[in-house]
Order: sequence, then structure tokens, then C-alpha cells
Amino acid sequence: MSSITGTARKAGSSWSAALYHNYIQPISIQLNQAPSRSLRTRAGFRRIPSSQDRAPYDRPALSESTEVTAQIDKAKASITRTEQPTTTSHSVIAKAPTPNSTTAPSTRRSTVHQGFPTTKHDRSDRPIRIEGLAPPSLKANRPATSKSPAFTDQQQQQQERPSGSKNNKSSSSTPPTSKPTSTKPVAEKFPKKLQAFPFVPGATTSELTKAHKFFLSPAEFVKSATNLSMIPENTMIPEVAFVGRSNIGKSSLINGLVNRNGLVKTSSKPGHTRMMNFFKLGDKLSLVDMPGYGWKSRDEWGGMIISYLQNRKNLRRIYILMDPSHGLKESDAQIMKLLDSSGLSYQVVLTKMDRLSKTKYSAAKAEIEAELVKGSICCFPLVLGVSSKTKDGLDELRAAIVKASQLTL
Ligand SMILES: Nc1nc2c(ncn2[C@@H]2O[C@H](COP(=O)(O)OP(=O)(O)OP(=O)(O)O)[C@@H](O)[C@H]2O)c(=O)[nH]1
Ligand SMILES: [Mg+2]
Repeated sequence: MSSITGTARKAGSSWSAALYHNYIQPISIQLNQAPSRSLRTRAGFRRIPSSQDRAPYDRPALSESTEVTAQIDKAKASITRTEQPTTTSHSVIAKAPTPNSTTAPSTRRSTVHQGFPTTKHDRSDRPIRIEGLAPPSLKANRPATSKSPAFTDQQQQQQERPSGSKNNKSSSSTPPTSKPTSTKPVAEKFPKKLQAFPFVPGATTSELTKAHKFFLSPAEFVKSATNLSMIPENTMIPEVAFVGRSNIGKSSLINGLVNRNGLVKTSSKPGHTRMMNFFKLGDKLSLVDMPGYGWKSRDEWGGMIISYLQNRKNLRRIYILMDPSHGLKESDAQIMKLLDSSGLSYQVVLTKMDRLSKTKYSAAKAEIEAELVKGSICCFPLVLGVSSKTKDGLDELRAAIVKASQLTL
């Protein structure tokens, strides 16, 4: 924690900046470099095992393998061969000869599967094919004349496979009848980055009414905590937390949501909330008010808050509050990166809507949404707007909290 404090002092900003410099930046730098094998393995990349990788217990015992070899030799001797032998190498797929082919099967590596050898009746080497989503390699190699749906996989493999000696001659003298249409992979046709949030339907009238009624349940203060050991142990009820820059309106919003003006103390001076404050709504939902980041915030709050966010099992969603007239600030981006890197679900709420005209609010919201689409990962794709003063948008936020907490009302 001492290093966090030190860095933040140098940066001269808030606990979110301190966390960013200590947690996120080092990770980004590491990820920009080629990751080591151990890092990739830890990150969940699966390496295709080679034959050397097999554990000793996978290999047959020496006596066992000798016995098996002897049996194979015996069987081979008793068979009068009518066909040419197929290759037995495990690194190569032994293609059985096609009924009309008289030559030895191809020893060329298959373009669709690089796993275990298959027989001609075994169709397991086929990739799972979804209609209209053929793998790029197959689509790219598919000849222009083969647009008919009757063009089967078997025909395709026959085309890909070098033909027999007779056919070889003819194929070397005559050019192929069809040329591949394009070598451009299909994936490139799609944009690499999300251009806009997907459409998320707002709450229905009945959902809004139910949520409104639920938030009329008795609300009470539970506990204040300055570290992880002090937070309430009860993790049976779902929890949502409110974070944001100091003076953004977190405490006022909780008061507005539960219809209790004095439940949470508010102030026009930034940095008023200094502890994590836990509130309970009708024994069904827990709400957490956080100290703000940015102006007048303290470095040590960062460690406390991030350890809470990362360890709290019943935390269903984090609401990041932003002022639309100020836009998305650097400190907001830092906290979002932190949540993204921890895989924590968050949703952006724009506060103090009453201070802007409708047009200005819409423009500010669109700007923030564009930033979120560009940079965030775990952000719920619906930005809400509220005013604790006029009570606008509170029911929409209540309904969103009910949904995120999976409460059945
Ligand atoms: N006009 C208007 N003012 C608001 C609104 N919400 C909060 N405020 C005012 O903003 C100031 C800060 O509100 P708080 O709720 O204390 O803000 P906070 O985010 O909890 O601040 P810290 O505890 O310091 O982090 C107060 O003066 C509130 O009256 C709102 O929706 N509209
Ligand atoms: Mg507060």
C-alpha cells in the first residue's frame, strides 16, 4: 500500500490514479510485450499437446507395447493385401483412398483438422459447421462454380486432395477447371471494434412500478467500514455500490432512491463521505455509498475500495456516477480500466440532469457513450440519467438495480 500512496502523491491526483499506476499500467505494459509461455498458460490459452508432451503414464509399458506390436505383425501377415498400406504417422492424417481412386492416400496435412488420424468413415475431423458460417479457409478455397448447396464436404476434400497418378497427369497438363474466388478471410468483412452500444430495451411500465414500490421498503443504515475486515459479513443479499468523483452526488442519489432525505449525509463540499457506508433496503438489497475519487479524496481509500470491489461475493453491479456537464474524466477512465481488468460489471449513471437543457444533456450523453464504446469492456451498455433534485430517472435506475440484483418482486 505504501507504493500506491507514493505514486499517487507524485501524480497529485486521487486514489483511482494511484490504483491505475500501480495495477493497470504494469499489466498493460506486460500484455503489450509478447507474453511468456507461462503467462499465456495462466491466462487460459490451451496448448495443443504434442506426442512428446504426453505424461509417462499415457505411454504403454514396454512389455505391453512389444506385445501389441507382435499382435499387429501377426495380423498383418495373415491379411492378403489388396490395397497399398496407409501411413501410420500420428502427425499426419492418413486419408483413406476414395472409392474411385486407385492411388495411395495423400499424406498431406489436412486443412481442416490437425488432430488424431481418422478413417474414411470417421467424420469427426470435420469442423462444426453452422449454416452460413463456414470457416474462412474453406470459404476462401471454395471454387466459384460450387455455389450449389449440393457441393458436399466430401467433394470439397476430393478437390483439396491431390489426385491419383492418372489424374495427376491430366491435372498437370490441364489447368484446374475452377479458381478460388477470393483468399480474403470472411472475418475481415466485420468491423473489429464495437461501433455503438447494442440496443438494450428500457424497463417496462410494470417493471418501473414494481421497482418504485420496492424502493419504498424501509431503508436503514447498517455499518461504516474503513477496511475489508469491517464490512458486513452477510453476503446472502445482493449488493450494489455507487462510486464516482467526489461531490458527484452519490450520497444524494442513495437518499433519492430510498426516498429518505436524511439517510445518508450529503454536503456541497467535496470529500464528505470518508468511509464505505452500507445500507439495507427491506432485507432484500444492500446499497453501498463510497468515498469519492478526485478532488479532496485520499490515497488510502483506493486500496480499501478496490479490495472490497474485488472480493465482495454478493456485489452485483457497480454504478459509476458522472456529471454530464463535465464529461468522462481521466479518473473515471482509470476506475473503469480497473474494473475491466477485474471483470467487474458496472453501469454509468449521469447525475444532476436538472442542470442541463435536454439538448445539452443528450449531446453530453452521446459523447460519453461514444467514449465508453471505444474503451470499456465490462460496462453495461445502457447509460442512465438521474436527478436527485427533481427525481427524474430514479425509477429507471431502480428498475436497473432490481434487474442487476436479480430480485424477484
Ligand atoms: N442540482 C443538483 N444538485 C445535486 C444533485 N445531486 C447532488 N447534488 C448536490 O451535489 C452536492 C454533492 O452531493 P453529495 O451527494 O454529497 O456528493 P457525493 O458524491 O456523495 O460527494 P462525496 O461524498 O464528497 O464524494 C450537494 O451539494 C448536493 O446537493 C442533483 O441531482 N442535482
Ligand atoms: Mg458522499
